[in-house]
Amino acid sequence: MLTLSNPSLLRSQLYINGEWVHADNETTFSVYNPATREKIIDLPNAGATEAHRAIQAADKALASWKQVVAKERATVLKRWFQLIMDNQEDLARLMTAEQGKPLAESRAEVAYGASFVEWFAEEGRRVYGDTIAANNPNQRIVTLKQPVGVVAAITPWNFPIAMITRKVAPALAVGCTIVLKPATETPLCALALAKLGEEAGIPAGAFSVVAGNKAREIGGAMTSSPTVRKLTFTGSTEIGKTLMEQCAGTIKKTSMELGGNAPFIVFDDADLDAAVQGLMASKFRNAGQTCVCANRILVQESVYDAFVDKFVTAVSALKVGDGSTEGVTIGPLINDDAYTKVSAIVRQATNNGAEALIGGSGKGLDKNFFPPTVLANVDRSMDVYSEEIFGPVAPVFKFKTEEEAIRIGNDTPFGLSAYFYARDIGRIWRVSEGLDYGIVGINEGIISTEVAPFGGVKESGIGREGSKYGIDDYLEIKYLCMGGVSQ
Ligand SMILES: NC(=O)C1=CN([C@@H]2O[C@H](COP(=O)(O)OP(=O)(O)OC[C@H]3O[C@@H](n4cnc5c(N)ncnc54)[C@H](OP(=O)(O)O)[C@@H]3O)[C@@H](O)[C@H]2O)C=CC1
Ligand SMILES: O=C(O)CCCC(=O)O
Repeated sequence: MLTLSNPSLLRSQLYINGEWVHADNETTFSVYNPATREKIIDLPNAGATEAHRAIQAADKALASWKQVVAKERATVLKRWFQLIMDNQEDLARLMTAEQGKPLAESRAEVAYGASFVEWFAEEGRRVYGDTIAANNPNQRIVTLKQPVGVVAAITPWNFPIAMITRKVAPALAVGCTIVLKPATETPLCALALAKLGEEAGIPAGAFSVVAGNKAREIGGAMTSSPTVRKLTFTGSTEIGKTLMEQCAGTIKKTSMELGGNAPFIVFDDADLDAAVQGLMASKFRNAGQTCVCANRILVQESVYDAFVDKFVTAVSALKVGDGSTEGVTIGPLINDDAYTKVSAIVRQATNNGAEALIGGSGKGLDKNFFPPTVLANVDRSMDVYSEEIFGPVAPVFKFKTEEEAIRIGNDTPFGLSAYFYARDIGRIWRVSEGLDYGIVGINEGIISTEVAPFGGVKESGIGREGSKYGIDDYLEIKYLCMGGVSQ
């Protein structure tokens, strides 16, 4: 039973144009707790009609919101930040109920999510243009940065707050308006954020939430609309590619934060205890369901046995269970499909000679729970090598040389995050420069922070979120050429 000290955060309607509304056709969809499989609530099931209405409202709100001075927009965002933090515990409970992650992780995500709101409230006041020396003495050249306009956002279930705030906050900070489609599995955090945004003073239409299980229909309305000037998406590479194709019709700006296949490399000069600690954090956060999770663990052969021993010991201390139970460190996978996918990846490896040093199958566990698993004797022909696992499964590969580690690390179409542990300073530079990734963690397993640019290369995406760079994705540069200056 989900009880909140602020019950108004459990919404039962969509939020469009500053109003709490039902779907036009009165249909609903259900939100479930992945740990218990119990229904939490039924919500109105939005489709293209509601999405179009939200886009129209965003367009109307844009005219006035972009004229509000940056300082005033920042004040609204700071109020929103404070309200999110004031309601941290309730939001964390809501998140664990619909997403499954342990409460401690949910509390951390609420703070992480709020940090983007605070950060972009500050950054929104620091949007600068340039004065450029013209070739012609009769001219002066300056640039302005202006909001791109109406933005559409589509977000995944694995970070039900942070993936939203790091899109909505920069958009609002610079004067854009935004329509959000949250994941079907986790609409409740999105609606709670909208409720707090309403209290903070975000004007009607500037931020709408169109929740529903008709992703293709809502996405189609967003991508086909000429009013929407930008699409920002976090999710699978497959859907990201589809959305980019759909956006081509109206040449929208896009930001794509897509899948990963992160190598986690342990060199022979690494501090092995620190490497185990970093790997535990990177691999098992959110039961392995993050796009920056270590996916392939590469260990230099001279330290392989020692490292694997320490790693398996650490994994054996993890506790699987309902995330709302104190002490649980691994919650359920998000749904049956996720469970089926992770089980199949592990089965394909073990059927072909991989050895589960711990874990290996969900047999004996309830519902969607998958045990933390370490696989040895793995090779590059297996799906654990090439697929984004998105589960608590760690395949450990052996390598001989630094060159080989870099080559294997880069042997994937993805390029989001990579990690390595080493102490030799020359090696640290060589490997950092050699890895084809947007993010590299060096002697560090957790790289996420609002102050740094988050994003990938290759098929992991386009654009950066967070940091001073994240705001540029919501701005257009306009160049003003002024003639007639000379007398
Ligand atoms: N980069 C990342 O952070 C993430 C990566 N993934 C990867 O993707 C795999 C599958 O996860 P999944 O949840 O299916 O990821 P998806 O990419 O399918 O879902 C992400 C978001 O896109 C929406 N969506 C799905 N199809 C469409 C469409 N045709 N048009 C518009 N929007 C759409 C989803 O809506 P709805 O929820 O209604 O389906 C959700 O809001 C995972 O196993 C993992 O490997 C998944 C999530 C996050
Ligand atoms: O999995 C993702 O999509 C993003 C990872 C969350 C983060 O660390 O910012």
